[in-house]
Amino acid sequence: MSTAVDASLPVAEQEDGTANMLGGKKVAVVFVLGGPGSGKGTQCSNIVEHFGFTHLSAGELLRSEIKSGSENGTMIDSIIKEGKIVPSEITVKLLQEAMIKSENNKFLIDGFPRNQENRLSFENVIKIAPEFVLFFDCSEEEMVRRLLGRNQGRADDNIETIRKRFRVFEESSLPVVQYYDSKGKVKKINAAKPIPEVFEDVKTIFQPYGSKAA
Ligand SMILES: Nc1ncnc2c1ncn2[C@@H]1O[C@H](COP(=O)(O)OP(=O)(O)O)[C@@H](O)[C@H]1O
Ligand SMILES: Nc1ccn([C@@H]2O[C@H](COP(=O)(O)OP(=O)(O)O)[C@@H](O)[C@H]2O)c(=O)n1
Ligand SMILES: [Mg+2]
Repeated sequence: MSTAVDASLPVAEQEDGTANMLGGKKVAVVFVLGGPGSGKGTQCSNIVEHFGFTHLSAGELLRSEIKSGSENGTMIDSIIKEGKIVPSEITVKLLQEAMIKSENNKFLIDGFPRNQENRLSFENVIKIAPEFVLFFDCSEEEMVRRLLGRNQGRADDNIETIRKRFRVFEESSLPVVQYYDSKGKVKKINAAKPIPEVFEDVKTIFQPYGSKAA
């Protein structure tokens, strides 16, 4: 689906004041973070539909890499089954390729950065500062309920791996949210509400990005 590049896009600048450029185009990136089952993918689909962003789920890109039978696939598969985090150079390369290949310049990067290594790798390799970080806040018991009902046939949606993923989220991912919060970049959403109500709050945040290009 081609979306005209929105040249009037409000785009964050690097700490050194340089604009966010990638593959010769100005890009706007929003990181979408939250625990497993907090509703990141669900809300990203709504944002795509209403605001014309392209949704890049780091997890989906990794699962496609497994399916492709690439040499990294086996390693990625075992890491995902352990609920751990794949080496950043793999994930960042997949994200960079997807953004350059896309005709869009507004990206929702879902489930990334999941640890400090992810964040630093993105900053050093892709050199783009996020507009902001959308953080979906939800209790573990609610997230467990949702994951066990997700029925997407995912190898990591079983209670043992879910518990491991929550530990990784607490130990490695939440500190990334706290890092961005210390820079005033986090927009926190109560994700425990029903899907439409959560999206009402999300819409308010995305208004400045205009509705989907006609
Ligand atoms: N606000 C919500 N209330 C109830 N169920 C939800 C809500 N948001 C998402 N879900 C469901 O919970 C599961 C996990 O949602 P998903 O968007 O895949 O979360 P994440 O990408 O954060 O893991 C899916 O089955 C989805 O339909
Ligand atoms: N930045 C990322 C994102 C996901 N992943 C791996 O992919 C798995 C699934 O990520 P996901 O975002 O699809 O999971 P959900 O939060 O949607 O349940 C994670 O548990 C990690 O094992 C990763 O290693 N690094
Ligand atoms: Mg997801």
